[in-house]
Amino acid sequence: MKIAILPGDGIGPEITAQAVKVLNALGESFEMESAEVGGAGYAAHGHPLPEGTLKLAKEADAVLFGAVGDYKYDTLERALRPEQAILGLRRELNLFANLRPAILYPELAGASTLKPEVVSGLDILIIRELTGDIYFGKPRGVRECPDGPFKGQREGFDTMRYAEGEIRRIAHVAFQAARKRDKRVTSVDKANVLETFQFWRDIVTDVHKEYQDVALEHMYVDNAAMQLVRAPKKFDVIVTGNMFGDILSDAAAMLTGSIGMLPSASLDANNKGLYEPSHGSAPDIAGQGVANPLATILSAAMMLRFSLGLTEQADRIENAVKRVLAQGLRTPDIHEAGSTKVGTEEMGNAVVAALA
Ligand SMILES: NC(=O)C1=CN([C@@H]2O[C@H](COP(=O)(O)OP(=O)(O)OC[C@H]3O[C@@H](n4cnc5c(N)ncnc54)[C@H](O)[C@@H]3O)[C@@H](O)[C@H]2O)C=CC1
Ligand SMILES: CC(C)CC(=O)C(=O)O
Ligand SMILES: [Mg+2]
Repeated sequence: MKIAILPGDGIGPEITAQAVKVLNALGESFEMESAEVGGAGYAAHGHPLPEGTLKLAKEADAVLFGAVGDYKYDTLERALRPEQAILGLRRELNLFANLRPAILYPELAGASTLKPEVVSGLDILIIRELTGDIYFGKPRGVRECPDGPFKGQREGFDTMRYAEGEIRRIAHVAFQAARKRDKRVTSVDKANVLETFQFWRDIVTDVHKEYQDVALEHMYVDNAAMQLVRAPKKFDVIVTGNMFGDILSDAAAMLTGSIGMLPSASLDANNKGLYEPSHGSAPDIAGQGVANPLATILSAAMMLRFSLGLTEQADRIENAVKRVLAQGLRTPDIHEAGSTKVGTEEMGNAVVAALA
């Protein structure tokens, strides 16, 4: 089984190294090959998604991705910015379904900024459509404003759009996932304002006819943001578009104690996938050896489960993470009084040691 390892920028290489260490400790014979991506790809090959990196990602059975982005590249023309690498991979590999499970490990109830009684027992699944919406819609750019009070001035514009088939396939993913859980789906939209999301609501409602054993509710995104911090445990599966899912999943991350705890799987129609933490490259802490590697390690576990069919090995990793948390080991982002503060590498080593 071949795994493409794309560490990227900022904390990407530090956290990916820990996940690779854990994978190597499982006793399987994975073939792993690394390549530059993001700012590292631009620095080495003049492009954030070099041809060789894309080829490797396409050939591999699964991709383990760190993170991309660095403020020093923010003034590059957009096509050359590091973030284009992850957007390009999602598009090129047709990774339309992004699964972000927000689970609160009981030991971290005190690490969340929310009261323990609000978050304890939290287990929700955010399903974010990943290859459509305003992140990919065209036309986009800066042009002369054609009308209105600012006519003649420059204006920035993007295009929000969803094709029926795009909505249908992500809705199927959500209903099928709900069937394996508590059988409840909340579809999050902005149907009261946006044509795109009234259409989204209509199509999700239509797909639901095939899943009458699953309860469906619709919720506007502003309310969903509020409910996520008011009563997050009321959710089971949340399905939403690319941009709303991006924003809501960062908010949900804090319910789990830290964004350093939130893994993700980005899947195509055949469960081939790219696995990455839900956070970015965290340039503010890069190189300090303090980043939490658990979201990346848990993403590697999702890779074993969803793309490589190694369910028992995935369980081993997830159980090892539970053990290190029970041992009281904490990176600074989840540290609280009474726990033992460790760095990125120590945390990775502890997970390896805890593999049963
Ligand atoms: N998939 C990707 O590669 C993503 C890339 N980005 C890029 O990352 C760069 C930084 O973006 P930000 O908005 O600052 O988001 P970010 O997620 O990188 O960081 C936000 C905050 O969370 C902290 N944080 C993130 N991951 C952490 C971890 N594992 N352990 C401890 N603390 C952690 C950071 O230190 C920072 O204070 C930008 O260039 C952005 O475009 C952002 C999100 C996703
Ligand atoms: C480049 C961004 C779209 C990445 C991001 O924020 C995410 O996938 O969560
Ligand atoms: Mg994001």
